[in-house]
Amino acid sequence: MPVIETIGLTKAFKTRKAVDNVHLTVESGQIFGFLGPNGSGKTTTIGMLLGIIHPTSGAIKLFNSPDIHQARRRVGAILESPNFYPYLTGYENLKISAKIKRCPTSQIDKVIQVMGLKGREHGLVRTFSLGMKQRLAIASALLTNPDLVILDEPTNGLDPEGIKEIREVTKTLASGGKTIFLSSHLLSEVEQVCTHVAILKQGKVMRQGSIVELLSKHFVAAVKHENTALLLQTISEYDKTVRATVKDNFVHAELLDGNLSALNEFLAQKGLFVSHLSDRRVNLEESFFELTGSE
Ligand SMILES: Nc1ncnc2c1ncn2[C@@H]1O[C@H](COP(=O)(O)OP(=O)(O)OP(=O)(O)O)[C@@H](O)[C@H]1O
Repeated sequence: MPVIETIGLTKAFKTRKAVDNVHLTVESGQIFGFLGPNGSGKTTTIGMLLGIIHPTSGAIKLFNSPDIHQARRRVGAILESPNFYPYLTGYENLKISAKIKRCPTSQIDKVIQVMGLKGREHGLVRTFSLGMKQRLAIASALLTNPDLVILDEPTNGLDPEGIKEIREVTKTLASGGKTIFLSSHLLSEVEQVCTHVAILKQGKVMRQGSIVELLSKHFVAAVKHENTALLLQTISEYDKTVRATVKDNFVHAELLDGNLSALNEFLAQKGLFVSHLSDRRVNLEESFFELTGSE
């Protein structure tokens, strides 16, 4: 069952499109990574999912429900840095959140447990590390027992230990049956925790699929010929080519399959006899950097 569907979702600020014709499908049970460099439109997209930002065009469907307001009750989210009362304890802060959200106080103990805050909940929030504050924020988002948990850059500013904790917690939530939508500009984070990913660049989804699919089905052929321009043009006409670019006098052709001899044959038929042909299986990291041009 699709938990999130966006159809041509677009948000323009004045004339600039922060989110540009985004089609996303997130299925129940997935840990979905929304990966993109800073400013690529992640927060804006999440804002639209949550109903905080009004789309310029396009549509959003949550839980396949005809009533988006109703469906949003099944969503828990953290956006940006958590805001808590520093001179109250973690528990007291959660109590306030529970009251605002009209949740039973019995939920508080549950979320403290799930977020690994047991034993620390009666400490003042001002004594909490950033990682603990972040876990408290997620705990607060879990009070309503949401089916979909949206986390916007949950590990921002955390040290490696804090990042690891959030990763573990994310996995625990998913194994408990929740669907997770997690934005990040850190590929390693997404790679380690997510089952699916969409790669965003300047508001556009460049690629979307399961991590396994993206890792295994992405072949790039590096090809060389004295006439680079002609080679580029010819390779672009090959029906298995997804995209072709020139780098250091090589044409890098992203292929739907890894069949280099078929490519070679195609080029030979066109009268192009190449001086170099090799394949590279591109990992998600290279793919991400190639697509987004980010460091
Ligand atoms: N209220 C706004 N008015 C004008 N431009 C905006 C507004 N909000 C966001 N933008 C622009 O939209 C683009 C996408 O921003 P967004 O915050 O969604 O990106 P992001 O991927 O979440 O990045 P970051 O991780 O840095 O928050 C950016 O260029 C940003 O400057």
